[in-house]
Amino acid sequence: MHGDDAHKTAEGLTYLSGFGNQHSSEAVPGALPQGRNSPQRAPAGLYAEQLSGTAFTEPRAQNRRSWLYRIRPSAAHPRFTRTGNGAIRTGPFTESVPDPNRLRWDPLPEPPAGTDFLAGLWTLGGNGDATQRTGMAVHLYHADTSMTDRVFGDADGELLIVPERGALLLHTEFGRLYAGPGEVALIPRGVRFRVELPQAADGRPGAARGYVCENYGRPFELPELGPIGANGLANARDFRAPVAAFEDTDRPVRVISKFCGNLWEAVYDHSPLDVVAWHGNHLPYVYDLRCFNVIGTISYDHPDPSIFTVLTSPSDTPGLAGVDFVVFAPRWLVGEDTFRPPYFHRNVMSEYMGLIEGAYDAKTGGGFVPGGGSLHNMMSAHGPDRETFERASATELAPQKIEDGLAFMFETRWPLVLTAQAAGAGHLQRDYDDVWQGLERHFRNG
Ligand SMILES: O=C(O)Cc1cc(O)ccc1O
Ligand SMILES: [Fe+2]
Repeated sequence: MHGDDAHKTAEGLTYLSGFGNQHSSEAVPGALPQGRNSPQRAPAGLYAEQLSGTAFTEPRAQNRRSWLYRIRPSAAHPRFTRTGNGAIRTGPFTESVPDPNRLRWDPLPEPPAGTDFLAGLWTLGGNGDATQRTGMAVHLYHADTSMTDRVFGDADGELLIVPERGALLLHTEFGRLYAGPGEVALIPRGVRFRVELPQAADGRPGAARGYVCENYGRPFELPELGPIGANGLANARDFRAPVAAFEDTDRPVRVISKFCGNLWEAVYDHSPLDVVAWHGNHLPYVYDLRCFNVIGTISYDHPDPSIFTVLTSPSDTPGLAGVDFVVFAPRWLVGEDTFRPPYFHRNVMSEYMGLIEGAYDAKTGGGFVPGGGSLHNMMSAHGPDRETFERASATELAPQKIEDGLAFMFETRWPLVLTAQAAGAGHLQRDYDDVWQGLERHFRNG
């Protein structure tokens, strides 16, 4: 049972609509206690448990917590022991020196057969310190296998998952979410989940590839709208939370927890995805980037991309984000007497960019491809490549629709430091600087 705002999608999943809401859901009628969180005996013989995403005392506007009513309490587990970290790394990042160069990568190579989402997570770099709950990491993933009887939870931060190829069916403690390319999924800190790869049309398990922003800092929230008004950018109602769905399995399940940079594993005698009812606001979501309400100039000049912010993780300094998630979605360009693509710039923030589909309007010459990525660290000089500059400087300025691209940016206040595997990767493009070669001198002095 759930509220009137629940709706069903093409994948047959039911969702609750709205970001930051106090949602509630029960997979079995009557399983959710009414009027209190901790009745002496919870309904249906369930255990009551609180999961907090912020300190108890954080301001109401930021406070996140949920109450879970489950078959067994999370506490019923054996000892965790260290397991291999695979290609996952965590801040503080010390494997390389911060690099002021412009960097770009091709997509990850295909994964070895039998790679699931967790095994296929590969860290590119990051900043901050997970133990201090500051900073972020950029990961890529590639997978060809579902996680079965294997569940993951990240104590170090929330995970913003950006599929680029193939859909993910996320079985979370709160229920199921489906996220295909063009959609993003947000898994809050500590929430356990496993990733299934839905079958492709030919009946084979789909291959999946994409990006992950692991945010060690304050949970992502919607940006303020200021003079934009009460509506626009990512509208809260387009975020979808799951309805309760539980696994009632009494066979061994490997539960892997990322804690202060290391993976720890315990074999449970049941599935920890056994939550029958819940309520609260520390919740996973899925959001379709095609719902983004794009705002731009209707007069002149190229506005700063902060107007494309989907979600922001504020830091202690107002207006200075630990990390912003920014999307470059299809939109009209109409600026008069304007160089319309991204301008040349040096930014105090550091920018990791990825491409979900099509092309990006700052790069004409190939090289920035779906599944690949670029890093322009603090103050590195970048912007349109030579071909883009020449074309956009000469083109006739009729209204133009950018339709064939979906790019995004993780923009952070701290420089990103690469992992050794990213700094030495075979898929790192050694010739990226060349895209800015041949920009002619046009200066006329008088
Ligand atoms: O570098 C980039 O392509 C991202 C970006 C886009 C834009 O429109 C303005 C500034 C900026 O950093
Ligand atoms: Fe930039």
